[in-house]
Amino acid sequence: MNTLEVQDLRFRWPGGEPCLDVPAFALAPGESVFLHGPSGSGKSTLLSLLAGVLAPPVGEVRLLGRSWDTLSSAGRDQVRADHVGYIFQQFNLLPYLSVLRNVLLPCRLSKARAQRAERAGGERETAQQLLQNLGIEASLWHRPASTLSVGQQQRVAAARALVGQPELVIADEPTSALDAERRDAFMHLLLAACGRAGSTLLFVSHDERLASHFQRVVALRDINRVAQRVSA
Ligand SMILES: Nc1ncnc2c1ncn2[C@@H]1O[C@H](COP(=O)(O)OP(=O)(O)OP(=O)(O)O)[C@@H](O)[C@H]1O
Repeated sequence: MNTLEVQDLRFRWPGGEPCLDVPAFALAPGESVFLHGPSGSGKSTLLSLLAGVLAPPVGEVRLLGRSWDTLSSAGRDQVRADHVGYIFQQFNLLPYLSVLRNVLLPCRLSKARAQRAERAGGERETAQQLLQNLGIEASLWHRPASTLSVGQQQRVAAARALVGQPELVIADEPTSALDAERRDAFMHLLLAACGRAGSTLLFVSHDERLASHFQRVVALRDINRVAQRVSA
């Protein structure tokens, strides 16, 4: 079974032109996929549809075989908390909460992730191990997240997305604030951490220099018929 499957998905924002028309797109378990496209081409919109945050008026998105549209709003929130780790463009850490508590948040929102972290050696231990693997040393773990550098916060956000081994990790331009050296180091750490957790990674960026890190590279225009009509 694929981790994620899209079928005949169409979407437009109210009052706008058609934004997405994606006949088919799938992510296999454990693969790392780089999705790129220019600014404004619909990448973040597609991610919101894949994560069940937006509902498509036409078509279907299935996560682990289950269609988002079979679930209530609360049901979608729970399935997302259980199975999806999300790294946002502006990493969305809770600024006054410590680094460690930020990483443990998904375990508070999802019993499934708490249990998986527990089975992997304990929630706290798992969070600390992830932080260590992502190069965040112990002296930073109890500091408020807002006192860390941008690059450090990005790595904390990655640890939070990975805790409790979600089947799918979605990253939306998480390296936009990093210089080239830190960006490559972050990519290596993120991919290694996903590999260890067995998580499928969908990484979205307009920066095609990142493509070489991934098993598969997809241009949004190649799966989106709206872009093909515009460029035809
Ligand atoms: N909340 C919204 N309401 C109305 N239109 C929106 C909304 N969000 C995005 N759009 C429109 O949808 C289109 C795609 O935007 P989207 O943010 O998905 O692109 P993107 O490829 O992620 O861009 P970027 O790389 O700049 O983040 C744009 O034309 C944008 O103006």
